Amino acid sequence: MFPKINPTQTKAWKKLKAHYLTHGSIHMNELFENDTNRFEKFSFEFEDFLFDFSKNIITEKTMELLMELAEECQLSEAISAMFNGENINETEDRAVLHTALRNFSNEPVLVNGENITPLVEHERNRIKAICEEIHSEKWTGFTGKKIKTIVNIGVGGSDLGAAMVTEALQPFWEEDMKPLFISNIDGANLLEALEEIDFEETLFIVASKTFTTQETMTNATTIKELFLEECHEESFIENHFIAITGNKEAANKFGIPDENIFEIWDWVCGRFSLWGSMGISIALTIGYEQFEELLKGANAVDKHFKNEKLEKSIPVIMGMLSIWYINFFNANSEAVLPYYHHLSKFKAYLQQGAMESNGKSTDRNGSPINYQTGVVIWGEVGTNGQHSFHQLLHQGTQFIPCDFIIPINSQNGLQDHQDKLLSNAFAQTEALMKGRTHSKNEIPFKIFEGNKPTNSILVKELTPYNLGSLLAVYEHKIFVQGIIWNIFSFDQWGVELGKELASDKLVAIKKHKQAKAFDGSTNGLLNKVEEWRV
Ligand SMILES: O=P(O)(O)OC[C@H]1O[C@H](O)[C@H](O)[C@@H](O)[C@@H]1O
Repeated sequence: MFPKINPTQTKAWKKLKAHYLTHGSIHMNELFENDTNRFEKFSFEFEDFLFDFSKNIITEKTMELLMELAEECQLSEAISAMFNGENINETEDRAVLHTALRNFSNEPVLVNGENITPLVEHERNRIKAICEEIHSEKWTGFTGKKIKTIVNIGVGGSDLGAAMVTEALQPFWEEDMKPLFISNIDGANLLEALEEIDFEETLFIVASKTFTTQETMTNATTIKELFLEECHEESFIENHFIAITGNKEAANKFGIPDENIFEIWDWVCGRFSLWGSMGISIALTIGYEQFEELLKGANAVDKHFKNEKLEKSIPVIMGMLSIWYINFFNANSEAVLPYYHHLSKFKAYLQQGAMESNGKSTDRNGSPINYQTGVVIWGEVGTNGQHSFHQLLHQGTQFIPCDFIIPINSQNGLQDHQDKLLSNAFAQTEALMKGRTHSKNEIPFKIFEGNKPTNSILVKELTPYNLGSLLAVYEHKIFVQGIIWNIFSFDQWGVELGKELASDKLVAIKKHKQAKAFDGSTNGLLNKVEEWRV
């Protein structure tokens, strides 16, 4: 295992601190004026992508020092350890191998001595088979009707990835196939979905790695009861319910037979799991071939991340730029701004990926951390954000690095709209960088300081393959940050306390008695429930 290094104790960190003092306030306008090759120097092409990092407050020296920091923190060793299946998720004693789910070579990948490649292939073939059966109508609903609606019942990592990808790839949907997602314990989510479905034509996917998550089990149980009320026959469950889980026993107990259970292994972290059986709703929606394209696009980035030199690796550059701003400029958030309508769920997906992974304040040695780690991720699609929060990006007092994700070609055929969309994206990055200085007649309120960093990620078209690549870049960026910050990115102990504390609140709510056992505020709130509920 690679060493656990406090980044602030490295030589590079100290050098970066000094470098920030001399270079942190250089205006990008000046950097561009002084270097006509700046765009060429700081932009990278990768397959159908162009990553333009030139609108960042960096010089070649900055990048050199950031890479020095990556080396001192043994990032290369950490990357190898992940791909080699070492138990880098130490607090749960697990390997982290979502990359194995999208590996199409027959190379063995060992987890505690066991080659997992055949397992992955076997499960992938099962995904292919269920897609074929459903699309060819060999698998039908209990009255013989074609399955046309896929309802994924899951939450967190068992929801967000698949929900985001199916939405992003809407132009690639199979004819007659509609995905729906039920995640929230709020009954409104379930009822809204029910309005859109016909039980005879619906496949329910109970997606839960643990098969114990309260939201998912409650939603799945309610749906099962309603389904049985409709068809009056337990044996029909096998036509309409499948499970994705690592807890087969619990899925069996729920009533789902073995052949309808798809596996997720403990070496796949939930929030990075859409590439395996957690992606069944994706495969059913866009077809298995296109699902494989998604995986192959991600795999291309995996190879790049594994083999490329640090200074040329896109995820490493993105991760290190983010460290530069978070730890030296004290940025508290990052905005992700896809100029693509169907990427509206991208921020929610990335919020879990980044904030659940890197929202940590204990380092890998178990010591409290005295430097900043994960930040708030937020954003909006298209030009919508421009008319709401971009004011704050341009003239507010917060320093917020932004990623602009810009597919050049749309699938919607409305070229005039697309041209305007693109021009807006480029104008925003330009304005954020350039700002507008004070001229004689200008009132001070119109001054834009500029010098706001942006990454522009251009992609020819958002195909399944390219989406796979984009997501893998962000996944690995999160990994890079976790290594530099010396934290465990693949556990999530912070979500447990709330779950535990919810159980006795539930008992109190259901008892209809005066609450006395909690703190004054919680007692007061619970008692208001009793008083107000109808
Ligand atoms: O897949 P499940 O076991 O149902 O877990 C669903 C989600 O719930 C947990 O609370 C975690 O915060 C997430 O990382 C996880 O993805």
